[in-house]
Amino acid sequence: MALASRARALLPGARSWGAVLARVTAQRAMSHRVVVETDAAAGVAVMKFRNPPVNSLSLEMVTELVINLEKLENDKTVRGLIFTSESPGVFSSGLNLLDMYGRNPAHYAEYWKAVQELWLRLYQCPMVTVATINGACPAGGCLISMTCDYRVMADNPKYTIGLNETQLGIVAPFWFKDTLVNTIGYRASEISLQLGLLYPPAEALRVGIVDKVVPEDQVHSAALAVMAQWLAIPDHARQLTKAMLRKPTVDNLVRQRDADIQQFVSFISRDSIQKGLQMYLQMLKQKKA
Ligand SMILES: CCCCC/C=C/C(=O)SCCNC(=O)CCNC(=O)[C@H](O)C(C)(C)COP(=O)(O)OP(=O)(O)OC[C@H]1O[C@@H](n2cnc3c(N)ncnc32)[C@H](O)[C@@H]1OP(=O)(O)O
Repeated sequence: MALASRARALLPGARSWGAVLARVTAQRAMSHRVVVETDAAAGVAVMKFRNPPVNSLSLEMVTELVINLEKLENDKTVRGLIFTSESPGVFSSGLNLLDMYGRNPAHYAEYWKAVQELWLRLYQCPMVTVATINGACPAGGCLISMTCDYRVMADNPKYTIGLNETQLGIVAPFWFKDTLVNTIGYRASEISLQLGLLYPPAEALRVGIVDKVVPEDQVHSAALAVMAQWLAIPDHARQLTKAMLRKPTVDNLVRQRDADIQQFVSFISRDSIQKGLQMYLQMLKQKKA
């Protein structure tokens, strides 16, 4: 779908992703939640998450991620993209609970469409993508990292990764599940997803949800080394191979995008689910206190 059509689909009346962002942030001061640093000579960009306090994937953050991805895809000098958190400690706390709690159905639909868009773009990204996981990586954060071609995690037992949705009383949608199955296999996914497991680095490596665990101070150099290895493969061959491997999973969502939005809105609007999210948010506050 062309850029303008995609933007219109996300927010009716908007002519481009820029217009989407303008609308999303209209009531707020413009800020950059995503910082992109490009090394043109190496053909590698680093996308740093900067959405304090915990890099939650708010509607604004998701929109900025999509816009920046689109820009990089159009920049033919960039062949590889590394994702990381600007502040070690939290890679991303996942979807923004405040976009899924106490809002109206129109907001839930808008949010879910944006989250779908981000996943579709990441999962089909023609660039080599590497996640440098330098902090906690639950749920939506884990999903973003699993869309990457390779995951390097810092060896810090405080950091965990996984799809923990069931622990919040919510259900990861089928395309989260598909991404997990494609990453760690079916049986491991049955255990992981039902129990909502969050793995510390050594276990994450064992189950295969990350590909490499390195000392924290080496996480970026390790990601660059992996990137160099992947960039040694001719782009066209690697890109077609990636597309071939991922197409069935992508098509599965594309076929039922609207139904998936409706299902999300109806699920998240339930009183019992809203109550559960309220309790989870309270639990996070109490833990802090
Ligand atoms: C059909 C429905 C499908 C939906 C699929 C859902 C996918 C998701 O991604 S749901 C989100 C799941 N995320 C989590 O369960 C992570 C929750 N957060 C944490 O576990 C921790 O915050 C942490 C490990 C990521 C970081 O810990 P720490 O550094 O100690 O920070 P705090 O816990 O004190 O949090 C600071 C601040 O941020 C708020 N917050 C945390 N996570 C989120 C979030 N995902 N969305 C929105 N807000 C979040 C937390 O409540 C604190 O707020 P204040 O108390 O107001 O400062």
